[in-house]
Amino acid sequence: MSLEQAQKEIQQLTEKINYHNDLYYQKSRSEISDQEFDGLLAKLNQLEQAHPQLKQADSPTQRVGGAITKEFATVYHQYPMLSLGNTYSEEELRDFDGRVAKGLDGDAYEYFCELKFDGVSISLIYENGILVKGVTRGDGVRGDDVTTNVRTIRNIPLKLKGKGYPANFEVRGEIFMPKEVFAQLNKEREDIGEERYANARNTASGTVKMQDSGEVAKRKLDCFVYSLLGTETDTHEDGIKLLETWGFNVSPTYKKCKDINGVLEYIHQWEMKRLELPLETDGAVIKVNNKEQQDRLGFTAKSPRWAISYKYKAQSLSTRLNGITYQVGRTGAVTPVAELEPIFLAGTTVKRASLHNANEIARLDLRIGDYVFVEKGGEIIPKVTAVDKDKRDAKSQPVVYIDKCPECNTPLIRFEGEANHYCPNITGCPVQIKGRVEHFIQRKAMDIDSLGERTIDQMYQLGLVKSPADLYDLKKEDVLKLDGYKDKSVKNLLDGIQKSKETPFESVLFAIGIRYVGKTVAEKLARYFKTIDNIAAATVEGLLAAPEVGEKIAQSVYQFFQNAENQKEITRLKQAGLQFESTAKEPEKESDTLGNKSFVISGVFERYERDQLQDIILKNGGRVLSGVSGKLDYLLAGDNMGPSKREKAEKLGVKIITEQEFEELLKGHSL
Ligand SMILES: NC(=O)c1ccc[n+]([C@@H]2O[C@H](COP(=O)([O-])OP(=O)(O)OC[C@H]3O[C@@H](n4cnc5c(N)ncnc54)[C@H](O)[C@@H]3O)[C@@H](O)[C@H]2O)c1
Ligand SMILES: [Zn+2]
Repeated sequence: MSLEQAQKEIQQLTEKINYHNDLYYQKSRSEISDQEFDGLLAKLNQLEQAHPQLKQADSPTQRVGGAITKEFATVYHQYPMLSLGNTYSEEELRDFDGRVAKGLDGDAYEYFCELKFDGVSISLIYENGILVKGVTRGDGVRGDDVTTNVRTIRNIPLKLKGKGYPANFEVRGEIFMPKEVFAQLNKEREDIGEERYANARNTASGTVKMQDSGEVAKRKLDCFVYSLLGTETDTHEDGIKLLETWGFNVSPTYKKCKDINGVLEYIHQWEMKRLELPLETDGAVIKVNNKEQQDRLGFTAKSPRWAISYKYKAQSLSTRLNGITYQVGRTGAVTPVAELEPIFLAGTTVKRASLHNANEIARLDLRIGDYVFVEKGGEIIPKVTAVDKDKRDAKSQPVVYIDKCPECNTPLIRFEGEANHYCPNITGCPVQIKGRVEHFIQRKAMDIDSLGERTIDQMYQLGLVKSPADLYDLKKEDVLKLDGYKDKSVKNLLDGIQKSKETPFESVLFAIGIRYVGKTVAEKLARYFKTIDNIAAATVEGLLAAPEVGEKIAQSVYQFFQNAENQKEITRLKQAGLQFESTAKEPEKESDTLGNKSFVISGVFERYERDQLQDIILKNGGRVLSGVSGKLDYLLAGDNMGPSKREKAEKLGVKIITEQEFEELLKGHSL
């Protein structure tokens, strides 16, 4: 390769890698697999080795991939947070062992093996046994201060157990989203018509950087810690043992190995077993155990020389695509599913894989009868990654995506900017009707647990229930028509429906199934607007003024109430006696202390939720606005407030006040 060619290739690879790094670390998304990404990086590395004069100081091979964001305060790490060298091959692992042996001049050494947890790394700082800071890795030198979010993670001790911990020390760990939590979250997203999140790692990473720590708490993140810093221990293992005694959550999957053969055994032992763990893992991390030896081996610019990660290749097998079926969800979204010749893959038999949408089918260039590669990476749901073109039947034809609903034969539509096709027959499509009733009765909504999927299906077949409002018209003789219903079970069912009329407004608002309105948004809307009539009368602009409501939700809510069918349904539900007004008391006016002054509340507060602050301001004669403008009196600023808001306030000369200063104002003091 000519120097010129090499230079061009290095430049292209660098751009590509930077693009994917930005996507991965800043936007918590990936467009290519980790293995592909690592392939690009390895190739760049190779080129730089061959042409050292072309290596840029800021090459992605030389630095940690992340960066800090604008949304959080920046914290400099006391010890840099580095990356890990990685390999997918046992041979390279033996090379690593060779380098360690050489670096230690023939001294004896042992390894400490851990699994590589697939989440987002975190640095935890403790002072006198109290958690004082949680910081992301960022660019390795400095990270984002996400302490308020970290505090919501149950498994991260706020206060340590036991004794003997130093006054100041740091712990490193991995925050992750357990598989089950992730699956549940996606189920909830599907239920309100949101797109599914792609994987648990990216979701964990996105969650850690959310602005609303109340929302973070609901996401049920978890954390394993794997390293103790700022403490004198002889070995890494000693550090792990101390962490355990102080109440930290350490995964019991670690093992000390006396040599590289022991390491390989560990790797083999966990290759399949790790799939049964409640979290995703993508490899093993091998560390030289002795700290003094670690110091002797030292670091490169990007990673320690005394550790390496061995990444498991995602298992991929080829099988025949027998057909494509189409599923319709509650919101009418159509999902194509690959029907596969069954194969045994990574511990289970795989028969089906989601194809997501028409774009994905086109991207893969699928044809029925093709042999396709199926992969089960970290995720539970298998995916089709490519077509084995060599095995393609020359006469096969590209898949033609369906244009009618498989359930009700209505022509499908596609909204601009959305990948999915939809069945627009909201009131006539059986799956959508039943789905709406199922959504309505679920625990987080009306909580009618005497009803289930099978009963709903039968009620629909018998023409008894075609919308949630029909439930409230059910008579004893109707229910008796259902299979297996006798006097007692009929009473149970009807009592359950009757009792649901007491369900509070915010749950009813969630239950009626407005697209994109999940439980949290329903709560915010109910609190802000107080009654369904206020919501129904609100303009898009009015809706946007409510907390947590963005353009997408505002449009969806607005459209929902414009629809005549929906209006009719709401009227019937009102007549049935459901709660359509918030019973949360109007904050009673307590004083006029705040003298009609206006406030914008931003960031996270130590002693109050944002909603609480809003109430206090209203109760004491102030006003709450949503955006910073020249007319604003005070910007009430908590932790993690976006710097852009602060900048704007400063520029416009708006007074920025803290929680403590706000309390002064409340006492009637002037600032
Ligand atoms: N698909 C994409 O577009 C894309 C883009 C960028 C990065 N990536 C992936 O991310 C990787 C690079 O990420 P990285 O720089 O964070 O390094 P890394 O993931 O290879 O390794 C370092 C990290 O491993 C984690 N870790 C988990 N368990 C650990 C344990 N027991 N001990 C020590 N550390 C442990 C820590 O968070 C640490 O920061 C690449 O290998 C690539 O696979 C993918
Ligand atoms: Zn349909």
